[in-house]
Amino acid sequence: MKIIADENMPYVDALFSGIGDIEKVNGRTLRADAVEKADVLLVRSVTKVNAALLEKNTRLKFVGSATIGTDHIDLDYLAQRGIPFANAPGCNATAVGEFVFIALLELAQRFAQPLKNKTVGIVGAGNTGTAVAKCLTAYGVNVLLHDPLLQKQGDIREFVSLETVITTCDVISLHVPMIKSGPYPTQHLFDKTRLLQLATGTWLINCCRGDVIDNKALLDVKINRPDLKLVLDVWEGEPHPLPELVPLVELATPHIAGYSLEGRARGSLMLYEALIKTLGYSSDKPFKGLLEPHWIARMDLHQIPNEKALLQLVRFVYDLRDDDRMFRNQFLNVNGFDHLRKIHQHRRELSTLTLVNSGQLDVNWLFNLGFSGIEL
Ligand SMILES: NC(=O)c1ccc[n+]([C@@H]2O[C@H](COP(=O)([O-])OP(=O)(O)OC[C@H]3O[C@@H](n4cnc5c(N)ncnc54)[C@H](O)[C@@H]3O)[C@@H](O)[C@H]2O)c1
Ligand SMILES: O=C(O)[C@H](O)[C@H](O)COP(=O)(O)O
Repeated sequence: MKIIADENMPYVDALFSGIGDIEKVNGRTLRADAVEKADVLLVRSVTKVNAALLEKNTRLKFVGSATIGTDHIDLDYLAQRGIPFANAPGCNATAVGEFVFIALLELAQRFAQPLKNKTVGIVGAGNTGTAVAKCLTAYGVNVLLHDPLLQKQGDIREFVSLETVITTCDVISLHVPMIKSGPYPTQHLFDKTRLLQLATGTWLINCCRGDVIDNKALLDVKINRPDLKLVLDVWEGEPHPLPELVPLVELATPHIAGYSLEGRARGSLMLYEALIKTLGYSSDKPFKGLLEPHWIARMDLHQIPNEKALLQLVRFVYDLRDDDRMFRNQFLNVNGFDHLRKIHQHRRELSTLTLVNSGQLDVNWLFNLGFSGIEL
């Protein structure tokens, strides 16, 4: 069996070598000739899987995408050809949740505006939006959710309108899929009109898909609104973001909000499990065996951390400023964006740091936030 896999998918050898011969490819430049002989195709968000890519292949038994987003996959075409498909919903939710929380702690310190006093509006309350809400709620931040689809489906959480989010929230974090049509499209959900409605001093975060914000309009608005603070992990026109926009963004990263080692390992493992189910085999790969132990083992807590100390604590695990710095140095290089994504190996999740509570401190909130904990 021939397995063609994106070279940026970790643990492919550990997981799939017993199933077939693996060929690793650049997913961004993959074309029909290269997948002609594939039995299994494993992609990431940069590969458009459609009739043009698969026209020469008559033997494909499975397509997997190690992502939650499926806007790069022609699902109707795969269904028409009877090719089983799986994605990896939730694999990177914790990573995105922690990324947004850490970004907000960074902005809070930078502008001397405590995060605790802010109201955060989350647009899209699925896997990643919920993970952001979990971190914020653990820390005691007020959160408002907007998700008309979940609301209609009877989700018991409380929801507000998009207008309420835009006009009343100090922070807005976007977590919707890329949808071009239908009753709730998200392409340019934040167009010029909505961007102009943002309240003074709003912090706007986009970790879902670049096209959810009209980037040209954002540039026009931001030039005249220094009060707006932006965190962008995703960009229109990836891998070539609008060059004038990047310097105006507080924290700028190359679509890596979900790139914890754990998140990427979960993505590969979920595809492995879906493939062996499709093939009728049984699973024998434990998640824990995939990951290297982390260099930080444990840390004693002697007092309850304030917001500044909390930021120092999370920076021990993941310093988001490193990714921001590398991005600013590289984004103008032709392959800079993709290069940074390819070499991204340095991020772990908060759970890799065990906090030892030897002083009977009231720190359950830290464990709810994501750190591992031991009570002595
Ligand atoms: N930057 C990254 O590394 C990264 C990582 C993971 C996911 N993503 C992107 O983020 C998106 C969300 O991820 P997820 O795991 O939370 O997906 P999800 O499917 O679990 O949740 C998306 C939510 O958005 C809601 N929604 C859809 N249209 C909406 C609209 N018009 N207004 C408000 N809500 C709407 C849906 O009802 C759903 O609950 C993905 O589709 C993907 O494109 C990016
Ligand atoms: O949709 C997702 O899950 C993420 O956007 C995705 O995992 C990150 O992009 P990728 O590495 O797949 O290109």
